[in-house]
Amino acid sequence: MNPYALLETINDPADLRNMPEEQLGELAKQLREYIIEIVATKEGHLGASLGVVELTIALHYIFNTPDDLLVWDVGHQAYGHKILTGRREQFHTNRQLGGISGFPKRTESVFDTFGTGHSSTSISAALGMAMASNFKGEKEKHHIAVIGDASIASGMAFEALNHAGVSQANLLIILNDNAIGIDPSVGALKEYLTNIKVDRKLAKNNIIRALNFDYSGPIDGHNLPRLLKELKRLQKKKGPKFLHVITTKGKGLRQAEQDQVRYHAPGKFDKNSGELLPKPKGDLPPKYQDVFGHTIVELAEKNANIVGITPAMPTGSSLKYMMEKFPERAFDVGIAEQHAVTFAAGMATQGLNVFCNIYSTFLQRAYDQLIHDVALQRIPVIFCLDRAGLVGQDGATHHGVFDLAFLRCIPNLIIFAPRDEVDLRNIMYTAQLGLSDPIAIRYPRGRGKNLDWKKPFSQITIGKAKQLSKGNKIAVISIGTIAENVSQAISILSAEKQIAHYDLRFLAPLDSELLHEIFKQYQIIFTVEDGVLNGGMGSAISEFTTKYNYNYQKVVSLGVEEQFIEHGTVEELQQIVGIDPKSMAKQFERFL
Ligand SMILES: Cc1ncc(C[n+]2csc(CCOP(=O)(O)OP(=O)(O)O)c2C)c(N)n1
Ligand SMILES: CC(=O)[C@@H](O)[C@H](O)COP(=O)(O)O
Ligand SMILES: [Mg+2]
Repeated sequence: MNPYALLETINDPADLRNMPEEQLGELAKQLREYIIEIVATKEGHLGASLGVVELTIALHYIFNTPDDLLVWDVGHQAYGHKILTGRREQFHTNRQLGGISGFPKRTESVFDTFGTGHSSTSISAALGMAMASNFKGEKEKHHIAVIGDASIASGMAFEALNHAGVSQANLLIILNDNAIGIDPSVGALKEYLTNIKVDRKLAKNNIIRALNFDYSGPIDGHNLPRLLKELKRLQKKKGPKFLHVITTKGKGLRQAEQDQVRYHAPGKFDKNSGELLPKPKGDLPPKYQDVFGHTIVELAEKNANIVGITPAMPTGSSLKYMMEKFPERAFDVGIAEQHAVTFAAGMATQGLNVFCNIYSTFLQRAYDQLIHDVALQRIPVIFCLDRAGLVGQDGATHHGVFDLAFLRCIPNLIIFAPRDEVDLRNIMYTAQLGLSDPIAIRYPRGRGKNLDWKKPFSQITIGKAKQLSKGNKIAVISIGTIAENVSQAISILSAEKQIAHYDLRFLAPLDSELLHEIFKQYQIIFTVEDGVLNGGMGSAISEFTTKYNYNYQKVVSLGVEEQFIEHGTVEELQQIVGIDPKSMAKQFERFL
């Protein structure tokens, strides 16, 4: 028997709306199983989508999507939405090269009204749409933002609530409260939401009502009849409305419900048993995040001034190790990158050695704080920027490819990219000894290459580059872990004697002395980075040539040209960008 017989009758939410209410329970079951079956082998975000299966069906059933506009915050929970809105057959390509995106994407479907990936944007976007509808006289249109309990605690969401509460916008905010983000939710708002659930009388006079919203809930988000009834009621109401829905992350898969952190994005698992597939046997080099996580603990054991900060990514950044060992010295501040940076600055003014760990892509949120609150005042915060460079399947919203470019123009900021695990350890060691300026240390997602990485610490000289190998024809300058691809390219060509390889290490301050040596010795200079070329390391070297009149040298820069890179494996994306070993070898060969 076809387990997806009912699901397969739906190619558009219009089909769904023709279905009798009694069949929706069976549809929810099939949709859940379909998500589990595909994610088990293709990987991706699991728990969040499983938790909103009933909500997704109810929303498309009651509202007239895509005319009514539905915005999913973060968008990692939108798999059910994708499947019900014409992408069931493509869903097996989710997050694969050339396949559909793991997040809502406007170019992919009219049902994806707003592209997401970074959190806490949905209320602003839906409010903008609602105000636009008012301008256009489209009074009947509904605008719905679905936002999680961790995402609503972010500053941007608060700003939007504050604005929406005094608007005439026909806006429905649905708080999908499962009491967890990737890691357990934190903060006073989270405590308040928990209290509301325990003592429903508190819901009567609550913070959301105080902001002028028509508040209802909390209601059980897995109870379809209850959801449908409430959405029908809200459909008739005008103005800003707020529905508080309680759900279970991972609903329907025992392991995903029990270990919600692991099953947020579990990797491959057995679709029948739910068990994670065994890891490959044998020792593997460490993940960079774990080099950070274990090293900060090691340093903190000796230096009582060290504190650590993460905005909502204790597991992803591995700051969780410090949170376990020194709970009073490690802070998860929630999805609050702006606050994290200024909070770090405040602590550092008081003489603490503050490690502020933020994914490169999420630091984009805190650019002004970095400039105004940190660099301008020369406050020596130690930023550890994880997931720098191409991150793979999360795609365009998450690649950390802009950091070198957006950091380089900030005065007083030291910028370092470790070439390997040992470099990362040593720069962390160096930074906590005390610097007079802030430092940004950027390193990639995934594993390094050394099993033997826990070497004794040694101090790194700020602003000094390193020659990795000698050669007589061309020079290649790389920064960060992409050096490994350069080394492989040189071996592919057996050009060890012809290609000199330098690791720039510091994008700021630049090692001008070594650069002068390079420019005096070579006419062809390649630069290689896993970031955007506009403004990045290649730009820095080109500016150097102009500044010092190196007119006879040719600089060829490899990196991300002017485009957003989509999703795929890191290796596939490196090939597209031309920074994989083979593509680089071809480029170098032209000049040998
Ligand atoms: C600006 C930003 N910071 C951090 C993240 C990483 N992140 C993705 S999902 C998530 C947790 C979201 O939790 P919640 O809003 O409660 O949704 P749930 O996963 O529970 O459905 C976090 C921290 C992000 N996507 N965007
Ligand atoms: C949706 C989101 O932003 C996170 O779940 C992100 O996908 C985590 O990325 P890592 O898997 O690199 O930790
Ligand atoms: Mg949540």
